[in-house]
Amino acid sequence: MINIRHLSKIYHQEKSKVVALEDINLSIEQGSIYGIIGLSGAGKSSLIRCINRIEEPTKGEIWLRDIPLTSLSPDELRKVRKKIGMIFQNFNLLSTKTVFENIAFPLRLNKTPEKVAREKVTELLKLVDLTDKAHVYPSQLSGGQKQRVGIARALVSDPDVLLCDEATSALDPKTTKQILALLKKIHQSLGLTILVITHEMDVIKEICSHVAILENGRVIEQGRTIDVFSKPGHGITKHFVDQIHHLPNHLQNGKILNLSFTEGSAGEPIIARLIKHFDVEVNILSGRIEWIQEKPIGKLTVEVDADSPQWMQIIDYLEKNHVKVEVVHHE
Ligand SMILES: Nc1ncnc2c1ncn2[C@@H]1O[C@H](COP(=O)(O)OP(=O)(O)OP(=O)(O)O)[C@@H](O)[C@H]1O
Repeated sequence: MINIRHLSKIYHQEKSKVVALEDINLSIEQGSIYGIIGLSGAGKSSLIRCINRIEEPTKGEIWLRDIPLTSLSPDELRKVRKKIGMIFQNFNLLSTKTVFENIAFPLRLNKTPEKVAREKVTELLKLVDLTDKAHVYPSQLSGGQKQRVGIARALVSDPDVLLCDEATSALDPKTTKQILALLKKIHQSLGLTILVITHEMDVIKEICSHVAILENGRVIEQGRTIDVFSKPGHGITKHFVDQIHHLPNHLQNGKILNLSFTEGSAGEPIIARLIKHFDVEVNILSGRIEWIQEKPIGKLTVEVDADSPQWMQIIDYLEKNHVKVEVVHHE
C-alpha cells in the first residue's frame, strides 16, 4: 500500500545540517494500522510529513500503491492528496467556522455540489458522534470533540490512507481511549489503511497491528506489534515495553526471576504447573499480562524458594515452556 524506499531527510541550516531520517525502508500493508513510535527528535514528524510531501524528502522514494508520490508534479500531487487524510496533534481547525463548515471545507475547495457535501458531512457527523454539535464553533468543544471534527474532516474526501500525527498527545488518557476506539471503528467500517506516529506505547498497544521503532532517524526494529514487543532487540524497544510492564527495580533479595511470557506461553498456567511439578513455593512479586492486538504478552517477577540443583531444572522447565527467563538475583 505504502512503500518507502531508502528515504532520507536532511535539514540544511546556515552552518550545519540535521539528518532527520536516514535510509528508511518500510512497507505498510493495505488495511493495516501501522504505528511508528520513537522518542522526541527521532524523526517521526519528518517521516509523516515526507509521506504527504508537506516536507520534501532529500533522497528516496515513496509509493502509494503504484503512484510514485515522490516524483509527482504539484498538480498531480494535489489530486493524490485527496486520497490521503491527515489528523494533527493540535487539531488544526478553522476557529471562525462551525463544526459543519470545518468538515465541509475540503469539499468546498473542490467545488463539490452543495447537496452532495451536505449529505457527506451529515453522514460523517453521525460517524464521529457530533451531530448535535454541527453548528457550534471549535472554541466551544472539548479536545476530544475537536479531534473528532479533525477525523471527520480527514475522511470527507474518502481517503484510502489516514495519517495520524500524534493525534492523541494533547488528550487525557480517557479521551485518548475514546479517540483510539473511534479510529478502530473507522478502520473496521471503512477498511482504511491507518498510519499512526506517536511516542505513546498505549497507542501502539491499543490499535496497531504493526509497528516500527524509530531512533535517531533510523528504523531499528519493525514487524508485527506482538513480535516486536515480545522479543525486544534494542534498548529503546525495551524502554517502550517497560512503559507497559512497569517492572520494579527495588527487588534485590532471594532467588528472583523475571519471566517473559510470549504467544506460546502466556495463555498457559505454567506457574501453577511449576509449583506442582517441583513442589516449590513461588512468590509472585510483581507483574501483569498485557494484551497487544488481542494477543497476550506479559512479565512476572517471581521469587522461587528452591535449592540449588532444582534451581537450574526450574529455569530449564520454564524455557522449555517458551518462557524467557532472566535471573535477577540468585543467592
Ligand atoms: N524544519 C527543520 N529544520 C531543521 N531541523 C529540523 C526541522 N524539523 C525537524 N528538525 C530536526 O530533525 C530531527 C527530527 O525531528 P522531528 O520533528 O521529525 O522528530 P519527532 O520524532 O517528530 O520529534 P517530536 O516528537 O519532538 O515532535 C530533530 O533533530 C529536529 O530538531
